[in-house]
Amino acid sequence: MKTIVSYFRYFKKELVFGPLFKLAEAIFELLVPLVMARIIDVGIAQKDLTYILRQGGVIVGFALVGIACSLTCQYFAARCSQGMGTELRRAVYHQINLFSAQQVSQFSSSSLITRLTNDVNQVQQAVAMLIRLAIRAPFLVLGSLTMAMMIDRTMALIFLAAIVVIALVLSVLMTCSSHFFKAVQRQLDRISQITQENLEGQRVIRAFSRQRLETQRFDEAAQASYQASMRVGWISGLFNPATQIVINLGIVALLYCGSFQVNSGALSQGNLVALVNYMTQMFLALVVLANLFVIFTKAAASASRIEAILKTEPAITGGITELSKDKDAVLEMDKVSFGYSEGESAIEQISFTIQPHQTVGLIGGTGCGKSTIVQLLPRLIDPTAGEIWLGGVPLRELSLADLRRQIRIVPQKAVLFSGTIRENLRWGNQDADDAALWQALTLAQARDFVEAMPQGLDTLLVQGGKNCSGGQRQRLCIARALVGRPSLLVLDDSTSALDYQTDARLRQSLKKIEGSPAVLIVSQRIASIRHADFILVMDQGRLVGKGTHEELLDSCAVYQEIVRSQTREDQR
Ligand SMILES: Nc1ncnc2c1ncn2[C@@H]1O[C@H](COP(=O)(O)OP(=O)(O)OP(=O)(O)O)[C@@H](O)[C@H]1O
Repeated sequence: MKTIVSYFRYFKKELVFGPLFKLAEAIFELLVPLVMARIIDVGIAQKDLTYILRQGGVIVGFALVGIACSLTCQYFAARCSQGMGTELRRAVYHQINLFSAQQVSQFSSSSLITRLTNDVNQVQQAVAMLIRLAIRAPFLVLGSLTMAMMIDRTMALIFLAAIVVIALVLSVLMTCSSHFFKAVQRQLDRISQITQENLEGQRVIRAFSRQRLETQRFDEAAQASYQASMRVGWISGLFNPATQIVINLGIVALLYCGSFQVNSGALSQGNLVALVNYMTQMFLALVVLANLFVIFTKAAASASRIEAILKTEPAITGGITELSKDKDAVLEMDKVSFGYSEGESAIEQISFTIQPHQTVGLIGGTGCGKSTIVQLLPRLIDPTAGEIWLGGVPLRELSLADLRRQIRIVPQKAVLFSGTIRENLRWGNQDADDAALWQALTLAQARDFVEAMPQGLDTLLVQGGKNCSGGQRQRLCIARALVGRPSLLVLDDSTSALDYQTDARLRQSLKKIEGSPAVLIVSQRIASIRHADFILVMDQGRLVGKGTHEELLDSCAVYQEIVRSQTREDQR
């Protein structure tokens, strides 16, 4: 909670003035029963209409000032809660962006979304309530008690007894409910995970006629969420009736004992009415307090989930070194190993060097560790052993921005964002002009189809670039990477949707770029890598071959097998 509480420092003014205005409103509210008592004991008893009207005017005056105070408090509460919500959302989003790929999957992306939306909303609501009611409600309870003591100490004992009983009831209910709130949040995570998977995989779901089964999976999650919420609802629902019973019993006791006091002349009728009013005020304040407990318990569960994000140190932080822009950088991997979980390794002892302008192929069966190597290069993950160097500097010492400008990866799955083609391409370099964008499109074999679009670079891409074909998306992603003029371009199986001719033209054009980048082509297709300066062959996380196509045909059994299997495929 410490981290979240520290955000209050931005809203000191609101936190002081908001509750102060609410307190002023509560004071005026507490004075009303006293005026009422005088109306009864003086105005009505002496049949003095002028007195009654004058005191009535005082009550109206109190009410108007109370409304003004309440509105001012609302203003401060809204400023503080909305402001806190915005600051928290910004901080959580910023922190998520610093997480490594592994940290994102540890939290799960759906849980991160729920924390960023629902959990922040819960905390935001609790902050508003804190300013509006957290001081007012206990003040009204204590104020009613004090006023009751001022009127009649014996009768005030009934107030005390009611407070003690209600506090006991509340603490029992709170203890029971707190762990159910956490269950509700977990169920929400599950629902958003299923929703996210379904929205992303819509086409596959339809292609496999899984709609009914997926709807069933969603229904089950929704049902579990319903049951968890019902359990919480059950307990929350008991709060109000439980307090109501105690207070009503208190009023009965007050009227019963009060009637004897009035008869004996120890208590005036007006004061008895004032006591009943104070008891009702205390009742309303206690109901508010009970609801506040529910809101704060929910918010505490949400706050701990947000805090978990804010407190997680990003696994990958950059250094400060920047490489000279006009120097060609050599990439060197030295005995690098990596495991996604402890004790297991996805790749082991990988060593190779890529010289400037070289084209290198990386091939191997599925799951042999190719994408793992790719992710290590721009430091989406860090090696568990060994070191990677760029331009003679260990990657950990390079600034992340510089490293990721030098090494551009085009991932297996072509990811584009909603916006124009120009906006997407400028991810590679914010300052690139249209000529640079068209040059990158030409090299990526994407010029023709972008030119054919009526709005060219201004063509709007929908979410994920779904209004382009798979091959078009891949080429736009390659163009985006080229716009930044990287030292090393990594194509992670990112030409799989291209036909052989386009793929070949792309490789040739990459060679022709002035000061061409080194290119690492990761592919399952021999045709895509056979002309590389050298080829790395992976098998079960190990590097089992390194050489040109011809050298590997002579010396590497795994490579020979890959070539044989693809030749057989082609002949079929
Ligand atoms: N996020 C992850 N969490 C846990 N294990 C993973 C993760 N990503 C990959 N692995 C495992 O690491 C190993 C190497 O995976 P990697 O994706 O690097 O292989 P690949 O050669 O790129 O496969 P493909 O050609 O099928 O894409 C595999 O055994 C895989 O199951």
